[in-house]
Amino acid sequence: MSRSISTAYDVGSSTNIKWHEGAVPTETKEATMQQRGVVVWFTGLSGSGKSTVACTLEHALAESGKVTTLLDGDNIRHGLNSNLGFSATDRAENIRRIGEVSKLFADTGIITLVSFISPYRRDRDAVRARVPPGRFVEVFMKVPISICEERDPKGLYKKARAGQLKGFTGIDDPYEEPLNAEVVLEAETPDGKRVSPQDQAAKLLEYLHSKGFLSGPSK
Ligand SMILES: Nc1ncnc2c1ncn2[C@@H]1O[C@H](COP(=O)(O)OS(=O)(=O)O)[C@@H](OP(=O)(O)O)[C@H]1O
Ligand SMILES: Nc1ncnc2c1ncn2[C@@H]1O[C@H](COP(=O)(O)OP(=O)(O)O)[C@@H](O)[C@H]1O
Repeated sequence: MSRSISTAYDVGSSTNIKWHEGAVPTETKEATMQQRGVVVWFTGLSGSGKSTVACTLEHALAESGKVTTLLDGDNIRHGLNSNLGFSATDRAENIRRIGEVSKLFADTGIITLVSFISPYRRDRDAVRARVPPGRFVEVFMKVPISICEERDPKGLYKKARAGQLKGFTGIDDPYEEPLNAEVVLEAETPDGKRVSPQDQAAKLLEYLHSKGFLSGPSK
């Protein structure tokens, strides 16, 4: 029986340390919760709907008795990552740390929803590589910047356009679209109808169901 869904590890600059296997295997926890640990990674521009859809999905999962957690960029930057800014180096460290945290949650069998702009492909792919195969679900919020800017709930695009906020993603800082996201959520249908956050969350719920994350491990 597998002891843990995590096998790869990196000791970085630490020395004289040893990995201890958890006493209770991931599968036991998953059987108790009747679900499977997964990292559902939302990426997209500010205003693309990451937090809204992640939150809607989390409520839907809770209603069906699933154990979840939601890690959101704005919130995490108030605490764990409050020492990081928005340079490429700081964004990479932001994503690396939160990737590690999300891996720990998924390793406990928890459905882990992660909502960060995560603009660099390399940083997202590095998290994917740390999570066991099939347990990383990249969700690309494929929303044109024109719609994000029209929404602008925090007024940040306005500030960035006015030159009061430098290095804003999509304006004067890069966003690298995923090439092979497991799920792509668009704001409009091909015939121009707006898609609600509820519909977007429902699509994701269906995906998680189809991949077996909403039932316990097979015996
Ligand atoms: N320069 C710049 N660029 C992009 N975003 C900025 C910036 N400064 C502040 N903000 C606010 O920070 C939120 C994004 O934080 P993240 O941790 O998700 O960013 S990243 O993944 O490290 O790129 C983002 O929140 P969301 O709108 O929820 O995406 C913004 O509110
Ligand atoms: N599918 C949608 N249709 C219409 N408006 C949406 C949709 N998803 C999110 N929004 C709205 O867009 C704004 C930005 O959403 P938010 O979830 O904060 O984006 P992000 O976390 O990517 O910055 C919010 O005002 C939210 O209500």
